[in-house]
Amino acid sequence: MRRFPEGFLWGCATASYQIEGSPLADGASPSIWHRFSHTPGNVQGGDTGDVACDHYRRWRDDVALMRELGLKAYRFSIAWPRVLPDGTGRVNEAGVAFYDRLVDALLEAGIVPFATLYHWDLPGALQDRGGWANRDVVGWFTEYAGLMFERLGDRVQHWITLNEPWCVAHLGHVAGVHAPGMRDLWAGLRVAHHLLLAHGEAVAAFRASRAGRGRIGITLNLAPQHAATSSQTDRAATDRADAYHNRLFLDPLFKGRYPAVLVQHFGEAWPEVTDEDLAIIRRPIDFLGINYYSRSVVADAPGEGLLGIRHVDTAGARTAMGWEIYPQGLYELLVRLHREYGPLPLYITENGAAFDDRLDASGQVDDAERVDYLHRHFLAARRAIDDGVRLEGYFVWSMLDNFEWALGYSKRFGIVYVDYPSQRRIVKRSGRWYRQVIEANGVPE
Ligand SMILES: CO[C@H](O)c1c[n+]2c([nH]1)[C@H](O)[C@@H](O)[C@H](O)[C@H]2CO
Repeated sequence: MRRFPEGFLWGCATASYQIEGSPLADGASPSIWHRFSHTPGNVQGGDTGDVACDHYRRWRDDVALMRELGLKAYRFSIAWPRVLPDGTGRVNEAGVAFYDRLVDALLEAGIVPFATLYHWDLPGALQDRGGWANRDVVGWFTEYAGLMFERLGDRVQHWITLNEPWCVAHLGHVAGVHAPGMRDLWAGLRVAHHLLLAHGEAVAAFRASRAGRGRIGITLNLAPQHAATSSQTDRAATDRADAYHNRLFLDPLFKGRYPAVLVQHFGEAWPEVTDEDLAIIRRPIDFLGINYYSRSVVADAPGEGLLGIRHVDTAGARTAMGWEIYPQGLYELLVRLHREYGPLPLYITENGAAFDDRLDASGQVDDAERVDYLHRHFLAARRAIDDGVRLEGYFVWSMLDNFEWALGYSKRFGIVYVDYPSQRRIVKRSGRWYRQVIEANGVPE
């Protein structure tokens, strides 16, 4: 049995737009994902978050389920449009009350709440004013963050400013496959910078707030980039990929500068960055959240795409998302972060897998593949701890099957199956297995 440190926080993660449903209930306003999913052609099957897992109404039963699973912690996100329908100014008390009740129920169940301020559901009213591409968003986000610190900071001790700024900037503003569906490199690079500025100002607001006794961090999606061959051109291509996918956020946050290779590569598209901006961005944080799913293998491809690279297929087994199952990449990433950007406390704020889960004749889900996936990744994390990494918690993505963005409900990541027509929750084999891991605080070798 490989035991984890005493007090290791085993949890699950979700996000507001992916599980709550009721997007316009009790005074909430439309988010950019409400608009995006209701725009035909954007989401597979025309799916939307209108119902999702109906968590906005079933939250009490879902917290009871978390307790049954033995979770030590639960990472959720707050829907900005519920609490500030116009994005700024007028507070919607009914929206705040939902998160008040949720936090109280979690504490009552002995579950540590981790609150993510932004998991992609920007108020549509702010998109109408330019959204993340408008530098004014820094003040809007700081106002929103300050309100949540004020209202929940007496009970929530762990705060994540942003979930995956890379996805917000690239998928939402360069590739256009996520809300708000823009395809504009100039905008995307400014969005990345404004996200980091907003993060930095929220950190200052946190330190000054009643929540300040707690911990604040940010969650980044990070993936090791491996060169397809040892050729100089493939190594240079891999450096560009690593800079864009990983260092674009890591370097300003922890080293106070953007990767020179990107500034050079993007040339005139690169935004104006001042020393004052960099000082705001690199304000010290208390932990780094890491969302890990797989690695990339990179080859030079002159003139192809944004970076002149292409991703090379590998022989390894894959999940239903087509992502290579590569647990050693988690070990490699954790050790790199510790050595190059640390040493600071780390949490795996997302790791998990989609597989083609089906109910069997007895109405159960025997997701042995997910058990194996998690087992191998837990062991990789444990190896990193052996090497000195200050890993303090692990949040499996996800507790429930849920709305998988542009793929709608076609992908199931949960350790609990959601039968959407009936909204029944059915704990999968992986959920029962995870409960044993948490109880033992460890996994078999
Ligand atoms: C390469 O995967 C990304 O890091 C990533 C994967 N995921 C995410 N980011 C998001 O944070 C979640 O909302 C997704 O539901 C989840 C599963 O797709």
